[in-house]
Amino acid sequence: MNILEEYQSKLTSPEKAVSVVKSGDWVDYGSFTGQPVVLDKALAARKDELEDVKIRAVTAVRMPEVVKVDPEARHFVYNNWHFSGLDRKLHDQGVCWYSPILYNELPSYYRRFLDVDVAMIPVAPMDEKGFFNFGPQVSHTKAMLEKAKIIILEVNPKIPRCLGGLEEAIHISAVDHIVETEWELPQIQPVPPTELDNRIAGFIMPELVDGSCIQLGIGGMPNAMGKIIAQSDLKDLGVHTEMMTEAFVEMVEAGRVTGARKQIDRYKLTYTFSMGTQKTYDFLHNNPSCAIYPVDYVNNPWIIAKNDHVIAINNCVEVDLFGQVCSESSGTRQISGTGGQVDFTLGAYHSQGGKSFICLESTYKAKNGEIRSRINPILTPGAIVTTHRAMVNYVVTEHGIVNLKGKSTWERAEALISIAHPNFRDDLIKDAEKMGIWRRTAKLA
Ligand SMILES: CC(=O)SCCNC(=O)CCNC(=O)[C@H](O)C(C)(C)COP(=O)(O)OP(=O)(O)OC[C@H]1O[C@@H](n2cnc3c(N)ncnc32)[C@H](O)[C@@H]1OP(=O)(O)O
Ligand SMILES: CCCC(=O)O
Repeated sequence: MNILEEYQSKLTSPEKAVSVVKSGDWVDYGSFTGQPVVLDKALAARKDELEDVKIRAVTAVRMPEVVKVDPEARHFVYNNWHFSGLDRKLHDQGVCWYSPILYNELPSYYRRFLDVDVAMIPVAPMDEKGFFNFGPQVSHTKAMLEKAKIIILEVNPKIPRCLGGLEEAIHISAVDHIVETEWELPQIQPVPPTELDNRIAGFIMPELVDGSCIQLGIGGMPNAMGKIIAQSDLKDLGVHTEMMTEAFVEMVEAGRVTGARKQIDRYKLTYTFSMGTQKTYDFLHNNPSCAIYPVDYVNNPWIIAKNDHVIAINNCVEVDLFGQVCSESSGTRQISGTGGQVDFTLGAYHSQGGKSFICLESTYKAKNGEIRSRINPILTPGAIVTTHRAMVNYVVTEHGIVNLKGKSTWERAEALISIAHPNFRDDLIKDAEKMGIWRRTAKLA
């Protein structure tokens, strides 16, 4: 059988394809923009025949039908490796469960510990050699498919073909069922930078040099930073980032990025997934200047550190006076996930000339309208420590930038209080005194 005959023999309807799912199965969905659509709908339609089907997903970009049809999670149990705003709301409603990760390790969880009964992923159309490209969702996809007993592809011509260094495609011979569909990729609009974002970025910009290799994390602030870099006069920047966004496309268009000074993947923009607008997806499609790799390559701290002058810019929710960083929860309420923050914080620090930045606005307006400090004596009870205090390098607010590496507890408290909002500094000093991490002679800058 040639590959076209093999394709035809595996082509089926969504309803027939999902008939392979049994009660009790573990079913993996694709990640980010690679969330299945017609297969999800067909599986949801089987609700009444199925019990205890456990789904794994990452960062849902549209409401999963399996959750919509089963608001009490009696038939489908929806687990997620990293929450989007939508997943956060589903978690609040008790129909979505977070699974903790160090993102660089996720492929190893599949290879070492996890069972996958059925995998369902959207892919680009088959090429002339019989390969289906995963599009902008390489992440842990290949490891997950290696463990899948049954693989169903949702082929969509709108999915960009993302050229890769490794594990970016699957051959028809490894696939069980194929369904054809056509839907637009979700458009994730960048959040416009706020005045505070610009002030925070203003503290980071002097730390960048020509040839810096950039990672931008998820959230409004890193995106603002990307825009400011695009408008700078920096030269020969490199890109080695977990998530490819429109900010990087703007940097390329502005002539800031060549990758010429990278030590690995020279001249390439390296990434593991993308969420952006059509402009980003058009940029990625068949673009040999970009290389998508699995996350155990992109986020491996020792790979990250191979490039010099790595700059990692990430966001957080709150920091305590010891320097512990929470980036994923508000107390016990899961907001997002650990994702790649630890990976890039470690990797950047170990890069020659590298630096990592944890950014936060100094205050936060709570839902009841109260203005609260994000720099607190201790983390909100139940908050998850995302980045360990000893890993943290620079912390930046709109009031300044401090380096915590090598600092004692009293120096950390002093440094962090110096960048807290002025309205909260006196109380923070009193708390630091009670906690035994303040020196009588300490002075704020
Ligand atoms: C993709 C990469 O390369 S990322 C690599 C690094 N990965 C990470 O850093 C993962 C962890 N970080 C994150 O997930 C994000 O950066 C975040 C959550 C810290 C910030 O993301 P943003 O999109 O800027 O957050 P945003 O301001 O929209 O807030 C998200 C939610 O947290 C809530 N929140 C934010 N700050 C606080 C706070 N201090 N206290 C309580 N709740 C808070 C918001 O109210 C919002 O909840 P809602 O949707 O119910 O209103
Ligand atoms: C899945 C990881 C996303 C992030 O690192 O924020």
